[in-house]
Amino acid sequence: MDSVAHGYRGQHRLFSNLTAELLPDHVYALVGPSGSGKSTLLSLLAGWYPPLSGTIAFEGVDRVGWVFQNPHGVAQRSALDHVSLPLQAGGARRPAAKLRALTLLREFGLADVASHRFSELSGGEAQRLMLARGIAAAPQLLLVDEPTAQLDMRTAERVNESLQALAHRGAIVVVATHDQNTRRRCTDVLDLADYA
Ligand SMILES: Nc1ncnc2c1ncn2[C@@H]1O[C@H](COP(=O)(O)OP(=O)(O)OP(=O)(O)O)[C@@H](O)[C@H]1O
Repeated sequence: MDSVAHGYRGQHRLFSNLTAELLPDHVYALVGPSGSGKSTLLSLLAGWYPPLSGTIAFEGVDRVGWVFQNPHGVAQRSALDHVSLPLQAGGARRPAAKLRALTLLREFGLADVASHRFSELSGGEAQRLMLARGIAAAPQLLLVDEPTAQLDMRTAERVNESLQALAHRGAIVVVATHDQNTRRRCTDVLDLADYA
């Protein structure tokens, strides 16, 4: 990111002069007060729209994944399918994909609801499922918005560990968060208050 600035039409700039290099094997905590533009910056990194000024360039990143606050799943499909399908899309055979998916679901405390339909999951379960799916897709860049907001401490800790594990496999992970524990678990902090 080089001299990136953004703001919405008719509003002041949310942030400007944002220059940073994001590296594989790192988990970045994207922090800043409510409304400072964390979700906006994630959208820019996802390539959904260009920044008002400055440039965002990627090297060696073909697969970008994102897990945003409102979980969108397929109502009739099982939790297990949501995680095993991206694994199969990545080349795994069905039985292997299911086994790996089950392991991921267990990591996220979702083993008991593996066969439940997406429409039957609670808000917190659906959010964790989207994270498990995001990780299963093995993106090189994963963008996550408030992953631990609705979770108890133990589950939040598991989520943080899974994000670290993905980074250790060579991914760049960016996590917008207000959670101090999550922030402490990240390798780096990007504070939008520094670019207001
Ligand atoms: N599509 C949009 N059009 C116009 N204004 C927007 C749009 N999206 C966000 N905003 C405004 O931009 C500001 C930053 O929003 P954003 O969601 O990026 O902040 P945030 O730091 O993620 O906030 P929070 O911590 O509360 O989730 C807010 O004032 C918001 O109302």
